[in-house]
Amino acid sequence: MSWSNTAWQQAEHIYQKIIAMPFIQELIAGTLPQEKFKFYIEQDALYLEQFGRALALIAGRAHQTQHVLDYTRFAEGAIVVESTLHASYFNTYNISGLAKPTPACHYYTSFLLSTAALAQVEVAMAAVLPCFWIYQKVGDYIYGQHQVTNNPYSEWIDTYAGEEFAQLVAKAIDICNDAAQNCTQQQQQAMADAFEMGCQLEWLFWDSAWRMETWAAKLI
Ligand SMILES: Cc1ncc(CO)c(N)n1
Ligand SMILES: Cc1ncsc1CCO
Repeated sequence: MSWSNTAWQQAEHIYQKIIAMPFIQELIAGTLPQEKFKFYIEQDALYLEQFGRALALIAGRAHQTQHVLDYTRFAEGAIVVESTLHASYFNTYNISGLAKPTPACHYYTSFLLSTAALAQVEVAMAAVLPCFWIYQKVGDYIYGQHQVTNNPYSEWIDTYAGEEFAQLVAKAIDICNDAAQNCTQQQQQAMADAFEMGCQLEWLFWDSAWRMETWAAKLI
């Protein structure tokens, strides 16, 4: 069985929990309170910038020149999506863009950046894979279920459900499978564990948006 099949099996229970979350179910129904969606978009812009940096770090550390190119393009894509959020949703929803990262956003991006910088590069590739794969799965699930008429979130829902995004995801999965072939069993397990951690942090990110998470102690 391929590395990606094994890794998905290990993390599948987290995907199942994500699609049952109230944030996802209310996006589908179109009943998600606007303030929660705004909160999510503002945090996602902060997330995407750091995700782009993590991808650029992996590009710089990749062994094959083709992978340098692939992760450079992924990094560019993440930054382009980030600026698109500013150009569209920030205007539509009057988002200030002054928010600081929540604990969950900080935790997730710190995990991505430190893994991209310090872990074996194959493990770093596995750590960023949930950002692709979970979003595609969740995007397809939402797209398949959603209330099309009068859903205020249909434009967002279309973003991750298309063929274009699916091709990027397939490429990121293939690269991880190629990379895993040069790894020992133990290293492949470290890749799967990094993948599972990324999936858990995807769960935490949705949960934090639903709760409109703040820092427990305001020090000033
Ligand atoms: C939190 C999060 N994970 C993944 C994606 C897709 O890259 C995103 N936009 N936001
Ligand atoms: C996974 C992902 N999500 C938004 S952009 C991106 C990388 C593709 O450029």
